[in-house]
Amino acid sequence: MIEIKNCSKAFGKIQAVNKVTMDIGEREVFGLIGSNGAGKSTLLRIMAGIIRQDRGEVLMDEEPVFENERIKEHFFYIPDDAYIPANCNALDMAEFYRCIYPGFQQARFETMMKQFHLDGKRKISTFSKGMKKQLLVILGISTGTKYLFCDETFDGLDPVMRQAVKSIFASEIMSREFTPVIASHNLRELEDICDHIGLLHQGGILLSRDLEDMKFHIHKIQCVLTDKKKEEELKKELEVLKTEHQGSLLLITARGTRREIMEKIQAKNPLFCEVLPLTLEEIFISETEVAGYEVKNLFQ
Ligand SMILES: Nc1ncnc2c1ncn2[C@@H]1O[C@H](COP(=O)(O)OP(=O)(O)OP(=O)(O)O)[C@@H](O)[C@H]1O
Repeated sequence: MIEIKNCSKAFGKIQAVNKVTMDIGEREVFGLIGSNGAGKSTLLRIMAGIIRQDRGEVLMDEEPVFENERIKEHFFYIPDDAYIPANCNALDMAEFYRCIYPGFQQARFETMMKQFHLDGKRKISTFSKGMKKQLLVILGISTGTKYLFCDETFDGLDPVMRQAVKSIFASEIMSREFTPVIASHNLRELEDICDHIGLLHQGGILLSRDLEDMKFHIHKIQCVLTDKKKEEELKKELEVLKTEHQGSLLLITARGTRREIMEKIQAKNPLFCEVLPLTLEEIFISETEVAGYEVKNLFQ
């Protein structure tokens, strides 16, 4: 488990990370989301022990990360601008990481290279951006580390590749202790991969929630009520986030489980009532509106 406790980091006058407290659980795909400059890369670099926080603590399996050689064997970090030496091919890279990570799985590496149709002998400098990202993920998984930190690694990967990475993550999580942490400025890139989302805004954490849990606790219902008084009663009885009218249809977005909400609406004897699917964008808008945070840019 990774515990981030009241962690802050400033660069001169810029407060890149501001009192972040957040836990990253075991065996879940954790998405770190935030708009440009929100502090994602800085937080990942602190978690990878590349820079030290000014205040607070970052513990990986109860040990501090910075200048802790032993703990470095437990994670693999893929920076946004990963350096790959010129003339190097994928097999050279695998050999390099084999020396650093004692648990490097060569057979797994070769299988994934085939699965992704990547040529191990070809110079990496001739790879496309997406191919380089795939290779870095393959190398990261092959190291067999418990944690994998990916900075913008999935942005721009095509859907087929994303699906392939997603299923590799799922099988790793099933078969061993494995927790990928993925930073992105685009929630759409993460929504089908992540189990948990931490939303960073201006260096601070706005929310950290399980995606399934979020979907379970917000619902949108459309119904037709027989009179306006019942609508007013419902607004008091439910934790309503939003109401809209479309002719005689009333659309209610409310916090609560489907059952809790439906029971209260059914008690008003509606002429018609059904639950509508909520998009992740609608859920995030509802969850973050209190903080006045504009989530639309995370969905572009
Ligand atoms: N080495 C540095 N020196 C000065 N300022 C920095 C440095 N690194 C980051 N910052 C600043 O800290 C803030 C957070 O940057 P960071 O790279 O962590 O954001 P980010 O969420 O990863 O953004 P992006 O999505 O654009 O990559 C920004 O205002 C950035 O300009």
